[in-house]
Amino acid sequence: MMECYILAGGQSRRFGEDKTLFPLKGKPCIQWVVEQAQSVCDRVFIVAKEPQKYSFLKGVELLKDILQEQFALAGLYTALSHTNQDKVVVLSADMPLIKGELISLIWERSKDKITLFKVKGKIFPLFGVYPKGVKPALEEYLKGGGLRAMEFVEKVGYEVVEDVEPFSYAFINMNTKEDARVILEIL
Ligand SMILES: Nc1nc2c(ncn2[C@@H]2O[C@H](COP(=O)(O)OP(=O)(O)OP(=O)(O)O)[C@@H](O)[C@H]2O)c(=O)[nH]1
Repeated sequence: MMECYILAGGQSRRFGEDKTLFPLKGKPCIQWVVEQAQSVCDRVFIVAKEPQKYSFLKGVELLKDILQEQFALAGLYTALSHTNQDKVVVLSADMPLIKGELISLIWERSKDKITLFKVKGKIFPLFGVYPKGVKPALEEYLKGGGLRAMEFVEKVGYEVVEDVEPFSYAFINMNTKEDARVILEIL
């Protein structure tokens, strides 16, 4: 069973308004991500602080974050607490160019470690496969005051998938309005 958890509980401070709902060619950003996830995953969950905001999305299951604090690892914590599977796909809601083929690729390549994409030297900690077994390490990291996804995966260890052609364009996080402009040129 391939479960995908889409993280959508952030503050969009750099974007200035809720980026997950920002319309791109007539569709909210998160819907682009959901449709790609649905093309290859058995179950798709939206993990958010206010899940009811996403009730317009069809065929997804809405989950409320367990933790109050707002940072992406809080979403990962909800995902790993919810699942009964050995591993899950985790996806950021702000990557509207993502492709189902990439989700399938990283799923097939993943074994028992965190598996992430490395594109042009950069690791993407919020698009990957996370084993349920890393939950205790995540709890310990959060208890110690840790907040950063990249720092967490560095601590625990991860495998990388690097052969992303022809989809290297798909790895843009929409953090700013300028990112949205670039994304709109590609979509
Ligand atoms: N479920 C969940 N997702 C989160 C949380 N914080 C961030 N995310 C999501 O994680 C992804 C990457 O986070 P950021 O780029 O930091 O997003 P953000 O916090 O909305 O944006 P900034 O305020 O500009 O940093 C986005 O899809 C966010 O919606 C959280 O507390 N819970």
